[in-house]
Amino acid sequence: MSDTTQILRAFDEAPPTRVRDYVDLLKPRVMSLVVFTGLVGVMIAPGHLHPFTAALAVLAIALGSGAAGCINMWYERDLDALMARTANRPLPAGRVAPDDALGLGVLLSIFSVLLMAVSTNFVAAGLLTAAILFYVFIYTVWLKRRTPQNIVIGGAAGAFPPMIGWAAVTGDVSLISIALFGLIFLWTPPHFWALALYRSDDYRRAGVPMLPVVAGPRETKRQMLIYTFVLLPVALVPTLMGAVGWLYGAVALVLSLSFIGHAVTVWRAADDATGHGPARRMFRFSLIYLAALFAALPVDQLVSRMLAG
Ligand code: HEM
Ligand SMILES: CC(C)=CCC/C(C)=C/CC/C(C)=C/COP(=O)(O)OP(=O)(O)O
Repeated sequence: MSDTTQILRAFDEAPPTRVRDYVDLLKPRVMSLVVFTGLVGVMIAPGHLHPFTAALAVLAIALGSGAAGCINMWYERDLDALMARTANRPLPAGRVAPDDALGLGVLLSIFSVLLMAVSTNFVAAGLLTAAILFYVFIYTVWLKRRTPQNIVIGGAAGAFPPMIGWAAVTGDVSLISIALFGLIFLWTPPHFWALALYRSDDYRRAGVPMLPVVAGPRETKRQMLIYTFVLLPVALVPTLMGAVGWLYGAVALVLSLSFIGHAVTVWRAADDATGHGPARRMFRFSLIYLAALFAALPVDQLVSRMLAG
């Protein structure tokens, strides 16, 4: 048999490579909201980027986020195998080899940072590097398996994207971009603990010290309520600082009051499985909350500009 025939046969006999599995390693659904908040940072920052450069900056954030998610899945393949929600992921299910996932994550990390540096500036590239390192080392490797405050501190990783987008345009960090960071930072605990409340059996089985497992549902609900209350004034900061007007301010107020409403409903619900419904609804609402809040920022700016003639 010729070499060519052997190679072709090897190809035929190889298990089908599922592109979908490699895409899944990048956590595309989480990435969509991460990218959206980064894009809004680009859109509302003072200054102008050529649309092609802006697209490259947003692509760099997307790839950086995917890379960090990919390394996270590589590191957590043992935990993921133990949890119903994650057991069928490409690594625990054995459809992708661990070394391939790690290789993809590391390569994409390097590529995303280089892309950001070449297309925009070193401040944005530095912030992207910090976000990736934070998610991989501070959250995934260090805190997640050690303390129920894991997502409070580690959650900072997901708060970087608007700041990165802003820096891609201005080359700088500003009070507004810090406020947007603070907003996502405070949003993350109620976002995640809502899910952790109805997935606490998973986390208990895997031995991950999430707050509902360690401190119980009552204490978790109390802390969620506190975070949603603190979130309200922080969500209003862009308006109070004059970066956007009261259209955003009104949206932020209504959404933040609804988020508090969800937290109150969750707090009043029973601490057993019958309380899962309100927690699920609050988790879903957390995604709408962040998406709508960030959508309101550029819309407000656009409307203000149109009204100003
Ligand atoms: C450390 C901080 C965070 C933790 C621990 C966390 C945790 C989670 C978990 C476990 C899920 C999976 C839900 C499921 O599979 O049913 C999820 C879903 C999601 N998260 Fe977060 N999250 C964090 C931060 C963020 C940030 C910063 C964003 C975006 C700005 C985000 C956006 C999303 C989205 C869009 C989903 C829905 C994905 C889907 O529909 O499958 N998360 N989050
Ligand atoms: C630009 C950049 C690098 C951004 C990083 C954004 C990012 C990926 C933030 C964290 C969001 C997230 C999916 C947490 C999941 O936690 P988990 O890993 O505990 O969830 P899992 O149990 O579903 O794996």
